[in-house]
Amino acid sequence: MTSTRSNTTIAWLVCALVAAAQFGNYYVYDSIGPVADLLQQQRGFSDTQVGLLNAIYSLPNVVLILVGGILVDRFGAARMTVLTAGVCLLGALLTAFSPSFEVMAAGRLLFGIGAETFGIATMAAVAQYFAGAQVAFAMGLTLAIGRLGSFSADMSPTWFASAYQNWQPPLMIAAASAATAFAAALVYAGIARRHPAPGAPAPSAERFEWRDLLHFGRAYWYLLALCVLWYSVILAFRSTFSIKYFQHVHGLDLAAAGAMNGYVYLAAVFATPAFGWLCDRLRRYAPFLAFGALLLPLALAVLALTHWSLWISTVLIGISYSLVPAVMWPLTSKLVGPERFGTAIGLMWVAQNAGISGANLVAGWLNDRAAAGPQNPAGYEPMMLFFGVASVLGAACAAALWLSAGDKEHEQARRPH
Ligand SMILES: NCCCC[C@H](N)C(=O)NCC(=O)O
Repeated sequence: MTSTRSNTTIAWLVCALVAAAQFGNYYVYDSIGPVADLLQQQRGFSDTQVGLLNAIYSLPNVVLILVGGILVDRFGAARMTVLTAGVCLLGALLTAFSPSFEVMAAGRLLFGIGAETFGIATMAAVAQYFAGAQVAFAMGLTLAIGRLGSFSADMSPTWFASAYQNWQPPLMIAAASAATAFAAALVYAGIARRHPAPGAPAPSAERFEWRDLLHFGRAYWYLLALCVLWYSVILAFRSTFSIKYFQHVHGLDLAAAGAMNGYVYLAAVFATPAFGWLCDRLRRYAPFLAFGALLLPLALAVLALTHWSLWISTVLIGISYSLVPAVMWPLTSKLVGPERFGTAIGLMWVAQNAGISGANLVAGWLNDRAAAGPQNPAGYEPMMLFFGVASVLGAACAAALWLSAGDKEHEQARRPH
């Protein structure tokens, strides 16, 4: 009884530490958007360069995230969390103190190499300490605290207004939050050494088989396509270009634009675990996913084609941003067997990173080509069209997924195909 209680306490302590580390990590990821305008004014960066600072996060993971998953299985969640948090810290420091664009980009590259594998390691940590019970809720909470990190980055022009006179102090604050993440990872690893997770697997000697990738059913591939299209639009738009877009097209100042962007994350802090809980209660996933995916093109259309209040598009994106991740990862576990869940996520993140990277580069290139800026707000139209088309295709994949695997029996089965 006492031992069960102390196991539960340790599990929640690990969850809190992993969530704190996740907070720092997401803060760093989203630290470029708020300084995009300053980087252009003070360092003369083009939109392509700004886009590249986020694209380069995803680029190495087009390959490395599969390797990262294998390393997590091989060396354990705790060791990999510390190692990758250290790499992230190094990357954030390099970006903040860089003398040139190239070194700054190298910092973001390093940060990206660490951060995505860190994401898998932290997911594995939570899964191991909550093996069986409350795992979805604990994962939802961890994701929610990560979103709080993104929200804080967007609010930083308001909270640390004096730091935003220059491009460098905001990036130093980001490096400080990476240091906090590293410290949290170290404490978690210390706890894991003394109190190993009950659900921690023995180091795996099983070989990775490329053939396994072909065994996923059709519904899984629709889910993968949705993952690529939806995350590409939401991250390239919201983490890179939306703050500039709000400033230049909708006339908001930097603090207001950051806050408008940040409310989406704030909503997700509460709504992501709540939607996950709701889907679990109703035991329906695909219809919710289709609904969440549809809201993204609707929000973009409201932004680009109307003069309606920015609150309307913010609420629509907020629901989409809470609903889609809350459903996507549990639904993946319903569509593939547990023995291939890691491979399934790894493959989705490989394609997702390629998509995010490509979307950042294409959007930056479209803006530069059309000379988008405060003097030429119409120059953002090609970027919005690009995001609109990609998000409609994503919604179509979600609808196809609903048709192919969205009936009640399918969704409740462990492995429909
Ligand atoms: N930190 C922002 C990028 C996260 C990408 C990651 N591969 C992912 O999909 N995480 C789940 C999420 O919804 O954030």
